Amino acid sequence: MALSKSKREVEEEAMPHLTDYLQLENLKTYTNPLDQNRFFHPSHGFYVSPSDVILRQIVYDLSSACGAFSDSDPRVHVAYHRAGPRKQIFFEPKNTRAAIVTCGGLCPGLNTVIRELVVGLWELYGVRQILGIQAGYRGFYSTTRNPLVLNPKMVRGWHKLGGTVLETSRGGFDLHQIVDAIQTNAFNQPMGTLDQITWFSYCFSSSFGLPSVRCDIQTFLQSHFLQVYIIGGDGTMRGAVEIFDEIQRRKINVGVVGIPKTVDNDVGIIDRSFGFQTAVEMAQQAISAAHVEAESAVNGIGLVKLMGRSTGHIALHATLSSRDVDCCLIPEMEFYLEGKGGLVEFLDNRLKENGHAVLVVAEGAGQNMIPRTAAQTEERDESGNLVFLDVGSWLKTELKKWWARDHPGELFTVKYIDPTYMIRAVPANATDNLYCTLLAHSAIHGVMAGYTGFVSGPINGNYAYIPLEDVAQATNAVNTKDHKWAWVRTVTNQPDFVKS
Ligand SMILES: Nc1ncnc2c1ncn2[C@@H]1O[C@H](COP(=O)(O)OP(=O)(O)O)[C@@H](O)[C@H]1O
Ligand SMILES: O=P(O)(O)OC[C@H]1O[C@](O)(COP(=O)(O)O)[C@@H](O)[C@@H]1O
Ligand SMILES: [Mg+2]
Repeated sequence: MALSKSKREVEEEAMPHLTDYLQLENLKTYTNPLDQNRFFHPSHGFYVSPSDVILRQIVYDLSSACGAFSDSDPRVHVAYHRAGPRKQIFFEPKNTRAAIVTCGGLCPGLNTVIRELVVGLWELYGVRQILGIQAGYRGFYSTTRNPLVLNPKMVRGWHKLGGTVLETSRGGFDLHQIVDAIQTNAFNQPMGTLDQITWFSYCFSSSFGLPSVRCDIQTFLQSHFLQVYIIGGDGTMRGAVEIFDEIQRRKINVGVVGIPKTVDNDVGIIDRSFGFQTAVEMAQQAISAAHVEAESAVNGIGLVKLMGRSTGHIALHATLSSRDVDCCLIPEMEFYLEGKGGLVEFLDNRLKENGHAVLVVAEGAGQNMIPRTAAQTEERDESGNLVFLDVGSWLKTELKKWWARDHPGELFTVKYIDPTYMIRAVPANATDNLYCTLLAHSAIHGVMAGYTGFVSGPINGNYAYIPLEDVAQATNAVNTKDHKWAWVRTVTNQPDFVKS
């Protein structure tokens, strides 16, 4: 569905669509049921058209011939399709089955996204077959984890819960077993049993005043439109690309959408991930406690380790919002301990000036400085992510060694706080809950419109559809050359750790 370049030299990223690989004569379109929805009364401008786009970049240097426009053509602004309801849809709601899965680590707001997918599919479009795939990618083909049949009643209070009711896992990505399950629409459960449960559940619900659907089990069993909602981080999105490629290769009528989840905020292109702000808020509580401990001791250091496997966004944002931090260490920036301009010299001066100091370190920082055994060098989790050593414990030991060596007999304490899972195992705050709702509804509108192999996410404050492949390839490291990092350094006055 790629559109040609317009006169204004705005070129939107080509968005994969079902019509790219399925014959048009096999694809029926339907009028969006929102047309008949008594809450909407669609008026002019309600439906989004394929020519509505969101610019990827909104900061330009008008005096520059090129600026930083598209890589291939410097005169072109890169744009993405704007998210929102389309007038025509490619799925007949009564014959549509949706599957929702959560993969990877936890993130505040997962349950809100699931809830809003269920409520949105059910209330906006009248989809009655909604399945929760359990325990991550492996749940598609697991013989022990049957899908949950979801409906609005079931998910009502889920936005108030941390974690994911569907459960999640790392590893277990078996492309062919997953796509086989999607293709047969069975998810390793005897179709008859599953369909009867779902059928009874929707007949039951419809008798309680929910939008009525025809309780005809034969129609129900003919269900062959499938939508797969994959909620996960960078690893999950790489898996989703493979699933989408295989679905295209098999030419099956399945819409695939990724909903980016990452407490580390390490997914590129989108403004930020849901749950990130909640995690930063929780991280600040740990920093406050470290500050109190450090201030109340003689030569006290409060040391906080925060999540951030390869990116230091949580540490950076918590530092900026807390203002109690003397030094913030992130994976994107090398640092060293001893010598001129090193961490030890800096902390020595801070203790002399203020009597205490607060140090925040992202878990991925300084990993190359921590001694490790050969086995530790190789250790990976089920998804293949490198397992990190505890930079906080290592720093604590090194700081104690330094003090005993340079200030023997003087009082000194390091209070190490590692909130680990506490920052991500909480329910989403209000801002994140709102974000999750808009994200889920954007995803539904896009899939219904026939887009597939895409991610829904905010770009410059507007919701857009981005090809899955672009998101899977993009990273979001902290740019230590930009203004935000410079701001951290002005707040903390910490060294740049560049050896002269
Ligand atoms: N390159 C990849 N190709 C296919 N699947 C992947 C890839 N990387 C990770 N996965 C799968 O995605 C899921 C989540 O990945 P993980 O890295 O643990 O979390 P996250 O998605 O949060 O980054 C796991 O089931 C994992 O097996
Ligand atoms: O949940 P686990 O397996 O203990 O992994 C912890 C990791 O998960 C994270 O919280 C999030 O990572 P993902 O987004 O890749 O799932 C990292 O910050 C942390 O390193
Ligand atoms: Mg990840």
